[in-house]
Amino acid sequence: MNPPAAPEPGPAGPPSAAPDPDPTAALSLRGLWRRFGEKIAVAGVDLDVPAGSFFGLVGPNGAGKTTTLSMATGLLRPDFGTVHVLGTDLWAHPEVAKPRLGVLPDGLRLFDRLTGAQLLHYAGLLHGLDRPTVAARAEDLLVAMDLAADRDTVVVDYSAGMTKKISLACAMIHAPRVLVLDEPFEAVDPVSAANIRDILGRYVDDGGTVVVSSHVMDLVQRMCTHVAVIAGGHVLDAGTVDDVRGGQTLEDRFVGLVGGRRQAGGLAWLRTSSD
Ligand SMILES: Nc1ncnc2c1ncn2[C@@H]1O[C@H](COP(=O)(O)OP(=O)(O)OP(=O)(O)O)[C@@H](O)[C@H]1O
Repeated sequence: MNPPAAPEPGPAGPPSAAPDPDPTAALSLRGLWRRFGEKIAVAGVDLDVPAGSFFGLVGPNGAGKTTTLSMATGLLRPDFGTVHVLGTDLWAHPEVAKPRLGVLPDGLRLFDRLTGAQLLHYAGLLHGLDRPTVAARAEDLLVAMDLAADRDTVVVDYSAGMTKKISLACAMIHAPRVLVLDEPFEAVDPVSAANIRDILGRYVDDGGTVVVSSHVMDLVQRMCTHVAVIAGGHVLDAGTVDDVRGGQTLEDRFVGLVGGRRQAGGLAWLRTSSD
């Protein structure tokens, strides 16, 4: 028997029970929906990211985090739903909304035959900055990311962590008001990660908004003011970190919400020596 067909959204899109978009929010997502063939990756996400918050997006593998962030930043067109960036409809007015965003996408190809310094200059010029401003900011960012010694190395020869750091620098060079970072600490060494956390913390203290997706609950609990737990394309809970974890660790709350822990009884063959 064939599996049941995935529900078809109506012509106006799936209904969203949430109120109108919040014009004060850094990001206000309403009824976001995206399917790939039969797979519904994001099934009606309503989410407000308060301006000035350090917002964590957590969820198991395949939950829909990257798809949600791609739609929220103008990289992937939603099937249904809206995205407002500080009150502006991103998909209706990208020329207003996009310059407010700095984006670290997951897995997007870079112009990796450029050196780190060239890539950063290129990103700054593409954002319309003048050359002296680009030069000064690029220098600051290379130092902040511990990449000054590797500025003239082509990015294709960077390690995974170095590539992550130069991509993060590219996301920041135009001093956006909202930073949306997909897995910013993945593959980054502990010292660089601490430096990046400091930079992001200061950015939020100065009024910026940061959204990060992460699988590291402890990091999100320590670093973020707000969190959303997403699974199966739905938001299961969202709010301040303290409200969401409700006296437990964020990790315990996450496992309680998402489930999926298995007893260690399986894979018996793995414990059997073959010699
Ligand atoms: N381009 C695509 N084509 C087909 N299916 C896709 C595509 N992009 C995502 N998906 C599917 O959509 C679902 C959500 O994927 P997504 O990458 O958004 O999850 P995620 O929460 O970011 O996962 P992870 O934590 O593993 O990075 C998954 O089932 C994935 O296989």
